[in-house]
Amino acid sequence: MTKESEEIAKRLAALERDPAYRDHPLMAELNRLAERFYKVERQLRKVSRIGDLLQALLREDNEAFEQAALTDPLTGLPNRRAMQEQLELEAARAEREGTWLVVGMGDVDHFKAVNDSHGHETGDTVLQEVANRLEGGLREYDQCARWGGEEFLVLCPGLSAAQAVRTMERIREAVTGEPVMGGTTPIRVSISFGVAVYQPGEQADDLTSRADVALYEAKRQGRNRSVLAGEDARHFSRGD
Ligand SMILES: Nc1nc2c(ncn2[C@@H]2O[C@H](COP(=O)(O)OP(=O)(O)OP(=O)(O)O)[C@@H](O)[C@H]2O)c(=O)[nH]1
Repeated sequence: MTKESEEIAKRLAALERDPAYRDHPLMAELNRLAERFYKVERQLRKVSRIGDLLQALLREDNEAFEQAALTDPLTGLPNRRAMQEQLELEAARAEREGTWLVVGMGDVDHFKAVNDSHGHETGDTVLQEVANRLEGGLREYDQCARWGGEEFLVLCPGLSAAQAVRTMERIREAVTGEPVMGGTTPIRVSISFGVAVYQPGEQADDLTSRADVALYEAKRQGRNRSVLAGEDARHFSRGD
């Protein structure tokens, strides 16, 4: 019962006890009106509970929708949009706290040939397996996203240039190690990485652009390798 209903019931009870009103002809009408008020109030409470339920369902739907908007449907990895947000956060943190931050831009080698020889569906299976292997080879606080078609971006906070190259080599070997099974056909897959270490004052886009240039260099040098961006390689050779 609401406060209003309790108040009405209390006042009606007081009238019933009062000999001046107890037998008044309007008492029965007052009681009927009070009953109707209680009923309408109960119905309103039901409607409000349904409203709460609908609101909770809508919230769940929105969360699922937002999650889907940040996830690549093929591999289940975060998509480019999600990674871009993460990159900006991590670049800001690296700038603020002076910590290391590494980006690895990976691109599956000769992937067009996989599609051409085994079909697009098998190509999809290969991308899913590459995603699993990349993710499986990373630390808990590293992140891997599908950046585009056959491109993956790996984000490793707290790694130096030397550690970055070791990490990219480890996950590159995880991709290259065993052939991927496309149905019953084993398919050899390799991946090239361009690696860039965050430099003070850089924007997230500068970092990915430098990783992209290093990736191009890895392809140029023959693929299936990790190449550190030029500027970072100088730090690397000094033994950072
Ligand atoms: N199966 C499949 N193929 C995709 C997907 N996204 C992009 N591709 C294919 O990936 C191929 C990329 O080919 P290219 O950019 O020529 O590069 P590449 O053959 O990997 O050669 P390099 O990068 O130079 O080693 C294209 O044939 C695209 O159609 C996808 O989601 N599924």
